[in-house]
Amino acid sequence: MVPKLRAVLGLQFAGALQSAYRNLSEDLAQCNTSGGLACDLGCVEHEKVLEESFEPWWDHQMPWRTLLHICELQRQRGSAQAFLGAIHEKRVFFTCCSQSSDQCEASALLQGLTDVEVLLGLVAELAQVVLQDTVFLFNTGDQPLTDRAYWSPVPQFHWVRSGGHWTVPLPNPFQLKAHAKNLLGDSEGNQGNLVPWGEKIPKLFWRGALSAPDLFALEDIGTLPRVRLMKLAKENQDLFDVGITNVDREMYRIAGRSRVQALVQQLGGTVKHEKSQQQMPRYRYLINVAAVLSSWRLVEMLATGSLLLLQEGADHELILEWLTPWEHFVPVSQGLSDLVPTLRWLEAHPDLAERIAAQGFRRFKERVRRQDTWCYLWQAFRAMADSHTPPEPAALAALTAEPGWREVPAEKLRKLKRHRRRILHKNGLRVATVRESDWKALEDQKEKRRHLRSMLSALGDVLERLVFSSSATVYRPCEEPIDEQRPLGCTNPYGWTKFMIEQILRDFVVANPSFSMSILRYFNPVGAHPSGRIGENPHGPPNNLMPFVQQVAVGRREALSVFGSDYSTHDGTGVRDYIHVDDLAEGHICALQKLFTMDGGCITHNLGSGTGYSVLDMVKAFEEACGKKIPYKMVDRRPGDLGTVVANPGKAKADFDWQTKRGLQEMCNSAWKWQSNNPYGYEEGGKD
Ligand SMILES: O=c1ccn([C@@H]2O[C@H](COP(=O)(O)OP(=O)(O)O[C@H]3O[C@H](CO)[C@H](O)[C@H](O)[C@H]3O)[C@@H](O)[C@H]2O)c(=O)[nH]1
Repeated sequence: MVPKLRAVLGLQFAGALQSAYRNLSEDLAQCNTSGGLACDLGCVEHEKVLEESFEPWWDHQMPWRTLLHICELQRQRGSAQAFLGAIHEKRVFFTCCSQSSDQCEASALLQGLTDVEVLLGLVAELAQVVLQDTVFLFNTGDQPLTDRAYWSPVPQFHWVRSGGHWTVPLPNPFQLKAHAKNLLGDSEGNQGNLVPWGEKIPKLFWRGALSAPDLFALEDIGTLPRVRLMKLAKENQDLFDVGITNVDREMYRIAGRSRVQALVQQLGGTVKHEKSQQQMPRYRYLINVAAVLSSWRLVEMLATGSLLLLQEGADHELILEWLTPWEHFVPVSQGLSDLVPTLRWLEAHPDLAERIAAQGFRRFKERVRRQDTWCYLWQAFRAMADSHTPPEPAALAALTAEPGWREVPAEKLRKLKRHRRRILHKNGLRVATVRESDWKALEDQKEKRRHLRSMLSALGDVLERLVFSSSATVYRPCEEPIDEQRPLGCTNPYGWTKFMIEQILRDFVVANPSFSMSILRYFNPVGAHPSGRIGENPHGPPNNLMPFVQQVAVGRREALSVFGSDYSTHDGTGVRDYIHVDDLAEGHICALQKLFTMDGGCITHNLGSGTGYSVLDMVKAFEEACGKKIPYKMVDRRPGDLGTVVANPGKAKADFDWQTKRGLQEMCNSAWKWQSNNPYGYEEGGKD
């Protein structure tokens, strides 16, 4: 079989994939200059897992028909759960690689949509915008479809990455479901399932099925990790709460039903255990234990805020690529020999255990987001398309018209979209009270860009100079003092709006070379006009620190919530570069004067002081200004916040001799003067 297949493959040197990766890194690096899809999608990282998965193909390209061949071989074999898919002219088609289409139906996941339909739906949505024509193979079963000895080299998509198989891991069904329901880490709906660490049961929880591998010998039953786990649990009941949910048919076949039942009983379990997945958040420790079939509950486990213990060397899911051992989870050996000592050690070091759990949960909130699913799928498909010789459009049209091929039904797609919209809308409203809703901001983004374009085309002939108020939030997260050369890349839609407007303005200057443009990136403006008559008047509860502190001082709000007290800063709270609004105003005058000396071009400057103050420094300084105590409480970090954000303002000093003149106390005094004169801002009648 292998030589035959190799002949079919007809490998040829190309190296195109490697260049695709180079391009991706460049895309991300150039978010500041040329934008591009990686930036638009909000990708934050180059996906190493894809690089590794496709690495063997860097020097080769496969004829795309190879995948057809594999699908056909699977069909002959009869047991596969695999689909062949094709993207053609932005439409997504698929066919089942098994004798009966029943075997392709994965379990219903979301209001009658199967996990495969959810996945194909996402691919179809992405195809509308970006994916090029290609073919791909999905393995949607539990088991890896092929092994490398048998099938020769062909990368395929699978829910888990399996040792010894050339698989490209996909976001697993639970991640897809969470994506479709808007319950990933960036959702406000996901708050660690709200069982505080101190109230979690100090035991390890696990539930799952028993299964046995092919050619399994009965006397080896004690070596199966899940059997071993049950044994450990029986011997250490103070540490474990575990249960078997099911026994795989193969295991019954090998060992006989009564012997398996006796074994389970001996292990202290019953075959149909009552433990449910919903119990997970109540326990302090969770474990993923490999079996014959893949385990893929990691997304759900991570969303609980409990501490994960993960078996080394087992098959693993995509999100494991985004986690670091001892930082986000605790590794245990494949044979579980160190599990009990590890648990006892963690119980003896509760602060460390809690910290790792919190870091894992934070990683989930910050890295397992909707855009991460999009970015990953896009990158995976791009790499896949680049690893094949491109299909001819006519050949793809003919292929997808063959019997057995179907298009992703529009009706299902609509259902998926409707579902997502409904959830998003609901969350959008709720999130809006905490921080500006992503989705509202995305709408705003389009509007702002549209207005800017029409403004520029209307004023382009009469204007010669423009100063644009941008923001430090356009920089890619960075804790060093930030100069203007630092890479750009935003973490929120507000930032992207500024980023895109900057880009439009830069392009405008290229098209109009005599135009002079200044882009000013503000750090954290605070304070008010010294008259006390002009100040910041946020609508609704303030999102920013100082307006909130000011409203606490005048009694409009009870207490400040300090977001995070465990940053590596001098007192653990976030450090920012606060700048007095009058210094900011002077920065504009200096920039404008500079523009008058120019004959066109675009200049970009930071407006910051170069000095960082923590949240508690700000509170203390404001207490001095207002002569009152500002009540505050420490709460969790705000997702997306960094520990330290401070400017390097050297360029503005060098280019137009600007630097801040006003210090912290002046910022707080002026802010207090404004707020105490106008406790309810510009509103009449003293109401919020
Ligand atoms: O109620 C609050 C509000 C904020 N903070 C903390 O105070 C610091 C400052 O937060 P802000 O929301 O005031 O400001 P950011 O640094 O998050 O963002 C601000 O500065 C950015 C540039 O750095 C952008 O310009 C952005 O629009 C602007 O809001 C952070 O450590 C934040 O965690 C609190 O502890 N409690």
